[in-house]
Amino acid sequence: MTRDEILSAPSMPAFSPSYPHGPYRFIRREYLIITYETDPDALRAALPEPLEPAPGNLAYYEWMKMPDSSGFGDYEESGSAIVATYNGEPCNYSVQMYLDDEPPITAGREIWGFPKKYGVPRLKLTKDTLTGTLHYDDERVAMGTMTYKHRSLEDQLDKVRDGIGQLNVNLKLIPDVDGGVKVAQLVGYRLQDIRVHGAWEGEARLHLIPHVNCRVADLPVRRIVRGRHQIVDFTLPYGHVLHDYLA
Ligand SMILES: CC(=O)CC(=O)O
Repeated sequence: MTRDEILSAPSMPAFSPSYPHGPYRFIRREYLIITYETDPDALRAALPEPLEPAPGNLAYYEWMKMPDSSGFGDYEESGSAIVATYNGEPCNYSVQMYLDDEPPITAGREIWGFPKKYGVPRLKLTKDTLTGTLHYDDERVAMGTMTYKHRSLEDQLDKVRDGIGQLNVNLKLIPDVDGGVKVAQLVGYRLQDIRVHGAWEGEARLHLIPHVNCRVADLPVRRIVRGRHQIVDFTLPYGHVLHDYLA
């Protein structure tokens, strides 16, 4: 393998890359998002400086089903995020994500610093209930339920699209070969070329079970604010560094 071949490999193993170069297009990505009020101390403990909590101590727990994702295939994902601000700008900070497909776990961690671990999420419609579950090491640690298509947001799709396009932030941590810290950054990205196929709101419930290696319940549910179901296409572009902890 030549130097040029090595430097143009999209990912490891260079001989059989895990994921291709981007950009990455997602078609008909389906979400169940349950926004809730959580404990202010727990929220502060999960949120890295210089991000600040947005008013209301809001977090959300989400399930995502991705049937057609360029480079990554067909997979599902689940995890929690905090509604925050960066220098006064509203953003979503991703706390933890669980999925069962190796390329998006690896690419997500290596490129954007998504906080991804292996877990088994499922999002499905069971009779009249949109139902999300997450299993970690064979134990069910999360269940979310939402009424199905009770309130359409058909007349607000522009607002839904603008919300999806806002700033998202991850904490990227990569160790050096000597075990020290090589990369410690807040990484920002904004989804592009967003098309909303449909969006609905409705009643929702969320049950999170404490587990030491899958800490979804460490942002406890105090009050459910809303359930949102949406189906969208978008492109996930590369990110940019918002804050470098080593600078
Ligand atoms: C590849 C990614 O990190 C995107 C996702 O799985 O949401």
